[in-house]
Amino acid sequence: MGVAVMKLRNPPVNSLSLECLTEFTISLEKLENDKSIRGVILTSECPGIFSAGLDLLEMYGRNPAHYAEYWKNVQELWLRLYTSNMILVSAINGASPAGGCLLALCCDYRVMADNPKYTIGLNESLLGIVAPFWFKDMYVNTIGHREAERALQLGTLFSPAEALKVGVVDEVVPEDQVHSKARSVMTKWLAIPDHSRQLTKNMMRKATADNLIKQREADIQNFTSFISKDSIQKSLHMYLEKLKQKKG
Ligand SMILES: CCCCC/C=C\CCCC/C=C/C(=O)SCCNC(=O)CCNC(=O)[C@H](O)C(C)(C)COP(=O)(O)OP(=O)(O)OC[C@H]1O[C@@H](n2cnc3c(N)ncnc32)[C@H](O)[C@@H]1OP(=O)(O)O
Repeated sequence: MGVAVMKLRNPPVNSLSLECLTEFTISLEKLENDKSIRGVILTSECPGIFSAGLDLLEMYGRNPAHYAEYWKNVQELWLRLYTSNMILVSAINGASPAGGCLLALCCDYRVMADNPKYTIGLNESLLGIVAPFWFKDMYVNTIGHREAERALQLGTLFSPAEALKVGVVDEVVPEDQVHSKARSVMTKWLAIPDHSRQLTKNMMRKATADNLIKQREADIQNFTSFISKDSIQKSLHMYLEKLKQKKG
């Protein structure tokens, strides 16, 4: 039926390393150019994790040129996903913090597994970093200004039930039905003529995407100088240590 399934596979936690981001963007571009493909189901092959978000090791202890290169690729992936002409449905089969949530928010419809261990949200403030304006814009577009304001400040990671209530996801289903539900949602969306759906999607999303396009370079510079600060590097160090200690 012209539907591709993209499975994120970067063990152990599907963090979005530079290599992973680049491969993702290239795969998406190929699908976009394949006229037989009208929809993509985005999911994960890592058990219990949709995506741990941006790779913290790409943002810690590197040089400014690396940060700039990394951020350019984060922007690129976001622009491609958010403005895709294809129907994107996410089958969220695991934890989905920060950049993981961003991937899901880019989709036209989000189905999440009903497992309270899985959480989703933009939790950047908990790491001592700040979600950039275009993450924020997409959050506001999805859940409204008040909910986004609160969730961004608190770095809220929502359980599936909470995510459904606030509108971060569109549907919560038993874990073993995430994929079949995503497929049935896709079937419904495929019934809409592409040209009218695409023009409508473009009308809804263009201003948000253009907001980044017109200041991409400044956004890269902002990110690079922010992430290079000693205080921010210290916060990231502490967060990475906390992740390690959780194990021991
Ligand atoms: C004012 C101007 C502003 C301009 C812009 C400025 C700032 C930039 C903002 C940047 C936006 C950032 C977005 C992000 O996405 S940041 C990443 C946020 N992600 C997280 O907080 C998730 C952290 N990870 C977890 O919570 C858990 O790992 C888990 C995903 C729930 C999975 O848990 P579990 O199965 O128990 O696995 P472990 O915790 O044991 O992790 C396994 C190993 O993976 C490493 N890990 C985890 N997450 C990441 C990550 N995101 N990046 C890199 N590595 C990660 C973890 O440390 C473990 O490594 P180890 O085996 O070597 O110990």
